[in-house]
Amino acid sequence: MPVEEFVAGWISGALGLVLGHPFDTVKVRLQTQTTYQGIIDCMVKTYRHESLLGFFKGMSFPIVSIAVVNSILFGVYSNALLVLTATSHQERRAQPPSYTHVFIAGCTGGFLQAYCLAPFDLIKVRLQNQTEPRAQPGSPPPRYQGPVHCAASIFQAEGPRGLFRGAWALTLRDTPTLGIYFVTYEWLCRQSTPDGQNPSSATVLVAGGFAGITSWVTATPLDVIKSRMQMAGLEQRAYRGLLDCVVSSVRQEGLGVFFRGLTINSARAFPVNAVTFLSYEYLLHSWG
Ligand SMILES: CN(C)C(=N)NCCC[C@H](N)C(=O)O
Repeated sequence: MPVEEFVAGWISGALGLVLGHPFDTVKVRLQTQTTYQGIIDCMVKTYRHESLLGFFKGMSFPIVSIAVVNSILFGVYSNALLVLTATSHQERRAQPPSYTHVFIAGCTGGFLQAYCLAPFDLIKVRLQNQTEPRAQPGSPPPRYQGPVHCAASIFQAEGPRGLFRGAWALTLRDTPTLGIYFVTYEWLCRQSTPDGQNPSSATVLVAGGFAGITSWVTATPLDVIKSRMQMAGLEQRAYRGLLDCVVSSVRQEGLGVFFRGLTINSARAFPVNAVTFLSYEYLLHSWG
């Protein structure tokens, strides 16, 4: 099993993550808290209350965890294509796989990464939702003092299953949308690249950016549900399951609830995925 795709996926995931984390914090807060009137309001309040550091809350942890999950996504995707088409990454420009194979390989990567991502994503969302300013003398400490403390507290309060809160919604979000992600990327690359040649850096940037936007636009409804289920253990709201979360969110806030965070998700998706794909392709190309 070729491993370079896993390593390239990890490095490129970490680069994209640093670039996208401030957008991600605003998105998570908009999806789970009702105190903000929109993106700008959320940004201004976060800055005033918590300074620039507020946007980077919980980032160190995703770099070593979620970026590793990105390596699972890209590694499984490439190895699934190897199984389906018997072509390596280097051979795929000369013998491009069918879009059906790309979709199946993307869904497989999405399904497996979702399961590994679930506990890490839960901890990220819980830390991002802590709106207290950084520790000041005399002020009460935040509920979670860091990722390890957060994981231990969830484990103590809710048991091991607590760490997988929202995992179903995450799997349903990621399985089809990662199929869409890789199909969009491949399709856009092939549209602007002569047969058999490697896409230019500009093409990779644009195709990666739009792949990110397309997949996140389709993922946003389940992303909202996932984030709410992940916060449900903490808040008064308790859902009996995914469907209950969907129904009660729509009853209370209307269908618009599914589009919460859509703009910020899309704005974040372009630069993050442009950089992710560019660095991924570059690394694999330079390793031969
Ligand atoms: C729609 N979904 C779930 C995705 N496109 N996932 C792939 C993640 C790529 C990048 N790290 C990001 O966070 O956008």
